[in-house]
Amino acid sequence: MSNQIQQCIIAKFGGTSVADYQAMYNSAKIVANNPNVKVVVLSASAGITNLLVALAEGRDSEIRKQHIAKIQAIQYNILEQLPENPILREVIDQAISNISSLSEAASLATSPALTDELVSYGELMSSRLFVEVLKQLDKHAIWFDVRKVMRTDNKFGKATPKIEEIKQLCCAHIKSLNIENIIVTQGFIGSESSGKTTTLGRGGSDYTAALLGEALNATQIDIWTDVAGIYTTDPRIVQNAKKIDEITFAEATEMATFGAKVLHPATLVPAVRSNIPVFVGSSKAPDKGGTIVYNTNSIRSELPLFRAVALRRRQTLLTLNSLNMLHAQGFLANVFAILAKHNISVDLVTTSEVSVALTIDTTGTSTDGNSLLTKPLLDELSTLCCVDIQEDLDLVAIIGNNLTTFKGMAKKVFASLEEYTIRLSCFGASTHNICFLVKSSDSESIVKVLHQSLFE
Ligand SMILES: Nc1ncnc2c1ncn2[C@@H]1O[C@H](COP(=O)(O)OP(=O)(O)O)[C@@H](O)[C@H]1O
Ligand SMILES: N[C@@H](CC(=O)OP(=O)(O)O)C(=O)O
Repeated sequence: MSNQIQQCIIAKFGGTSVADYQAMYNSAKIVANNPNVKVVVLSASAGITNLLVALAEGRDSEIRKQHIAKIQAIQYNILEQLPENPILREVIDQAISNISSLSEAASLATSPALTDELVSYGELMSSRLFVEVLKQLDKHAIWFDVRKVMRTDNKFGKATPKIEEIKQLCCAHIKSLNIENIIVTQGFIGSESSGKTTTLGRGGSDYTAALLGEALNATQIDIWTDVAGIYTTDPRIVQNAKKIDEITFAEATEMATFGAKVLHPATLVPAVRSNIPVFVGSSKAPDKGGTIVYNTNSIRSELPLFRAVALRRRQTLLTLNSLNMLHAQGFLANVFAILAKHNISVDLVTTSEVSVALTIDTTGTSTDGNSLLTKPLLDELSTLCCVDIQEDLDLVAIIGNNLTTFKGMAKKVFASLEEYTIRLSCFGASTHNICFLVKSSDSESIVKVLHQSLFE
């Protein structure tokens, strides 16, 4: 790829867009119809990562057999609708055989590195199959192992990309490739300096697309999924949710951070840094249009006060209580140092005289989603204070613009929530959001009530 290219689009297709042959075919048609798409980033076929994560947690031989049979069936269904290709069949069979050996190893002893190695096969297989679907459409496509360029640290399960190294490696390995070929590669996976496979955390393929977009000076990053853009709330929860045609980076970042799964929270970081517009659309219905995310200056319409309602499930609330906090200095610094040491990022914080409550992000590549809240972390915190953990909570966030300058906020928002218990609320740190921590059993109805009051 040379620097003379005027248009370079990175197109990412999520799990549902490569779930089966028809979904892959729809996605491949989008690529084939747009000569500006130079790099395709793929997730694993829907359902496969969950099966692989379960295998990585160590399962007995009967369950392993069942899971592997399911994985094989999903991939064979696609393979068998392609023209007979013994080499591709061998590649898939080899991947299944590796999954089987790694799962057996995981049943003896699990490890984060082994988990990442195992789950990487989802993306490795879907990308192999997709190359052949593109070839069926007479497109020249080459398979590229993203681990050659997606350099990360060694925090297996949620590795941090090394931006400068990725740029250099992309220059060396991708920019030199023949631009006539569409490069098909994997989202979500990377490698640390000694070559071991890492992952960027669940849903991380969007992030891969943005990182490659930044490294390759892309003109746009297209995220193709199962909804026709970003909506005023999750359309699976509120059927009346409205599509947003254009949205600023700041608003979309808030939405992603507070749970709008349509974008991985880190996706917009490279896009903002390098000012690359991000498009979100449906691979099943590309003619329905989508949402374009870009900087505030590009937005044609006026920014609304209320933009969206987001829901982030399975939150953990830590309440730390200690008389040592009273008129003392450094207590919070110590707490945050311990959390940082254990790779925990803190989302919301409220404090009182002797206690601090915080919600923490514990997601990594695991099925329970709480793998980062470990005993060593809790033991260390307990040396400073009493630790109370509360689960079964969700975070509901109202996203908007200049919210802190709006006079009637309390009445407008709290009046519609009078039926519900609110465990914690946060407002004021950002002009873009107001957040509530609520019981998981109430969260969907709270989203519905808020959406109705603010958008319907
Ligand atoms: N505000 C929102 N707008 C659109 N979709 C949303 C929103 N909030 C949550 N979602 C959910 O995000 C899903 C798409 O994300 P995801 O399942 O990760 O897709 P993919 O597998 O394509 O990456 C949608 O099906 C939808 O339920
Ligand atoms: N396959 C990975 C990465 C990913 O981004 O998937 P999706 O695009 O389907 O959310 C996961 O399930 O986490």
